[in-house]
Amino acid sequence: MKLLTVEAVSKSYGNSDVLALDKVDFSIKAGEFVAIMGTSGSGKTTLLNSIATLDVPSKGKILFEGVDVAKMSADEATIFRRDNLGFIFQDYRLLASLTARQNIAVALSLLQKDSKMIEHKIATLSRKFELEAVLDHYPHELSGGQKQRVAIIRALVKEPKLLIADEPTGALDSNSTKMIMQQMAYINQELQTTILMVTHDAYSASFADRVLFLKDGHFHAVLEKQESNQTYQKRLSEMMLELER
Ligand SMILES: Nc1ncnc2c1ncn2[C@@H]1O[C@H](COP(=O)(O)OP(=O)(O)OP(=O)(O)O)[C@@H](O)[C@H]1O
Repeated sequence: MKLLTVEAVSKSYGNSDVLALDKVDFSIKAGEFVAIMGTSGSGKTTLLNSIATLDVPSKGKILFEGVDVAKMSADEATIFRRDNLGFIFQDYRLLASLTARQNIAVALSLLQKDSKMIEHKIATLSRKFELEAVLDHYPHELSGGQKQRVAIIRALVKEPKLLIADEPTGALDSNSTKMIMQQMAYINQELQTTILMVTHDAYSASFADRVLFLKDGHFHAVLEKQESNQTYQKRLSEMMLELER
């Protein structure tokens, strides 16, 4: 079943003739893990923000379970995001004055779920992601990888239909990147969460089933995973070099 269908989406900013997105078409099935790569300025953030209802395309449709989210009012979009989407960002976006546990709980309290259920979910996921020992620490007491794992749990506890990840490993060293990406694979394969991730990093992208390459606002190529992560990563790096030429 198609979870998301992007149909002929174009976007220009202000009076500019330059199209940040130029008739973009693609779809994502429930359960897929899709990555978007592309050079700087190719339109990745604009596309992700349009899908996330944080930006509005100039033309085209963005169908989420058949409903065009590009046509929603601001209030409808807020409810849509709350009920359907989880977000992870490069800079974690944890609230500095709250502990890791409180940061996670905030996401669920907005959904008015009962506190026993919140505690149970936090306990299960933090065990899985090796965060139990630091749940009562504040963000400044955590490593980058730990902060990102807290952000992932915060996004997951509300069981989003689509997890949107904007450069989730962009600020991490290679060990933390490996751990985060293995957890993203677990979230996709075991928890069956659909993931859409923007990344510059071929290693991170090699965990996706399919990588879409944006250039000047349109799709230049699509590479599907058919082999080991390592061989796939090599093909993805070569495609990025081609785009940069
Ligand atoms: N708010 C804005 N106002 C005007 N132009 C914008 C705005 N946001 C993006 N653009 C332009 O739209 C194009 C696509 O930008 P976008 O940020 O989507 O690219 P990107 O692929 O995410 O780049 P990066 O990898 O550097 O984050 C660029 O030409 C950019 O200058």
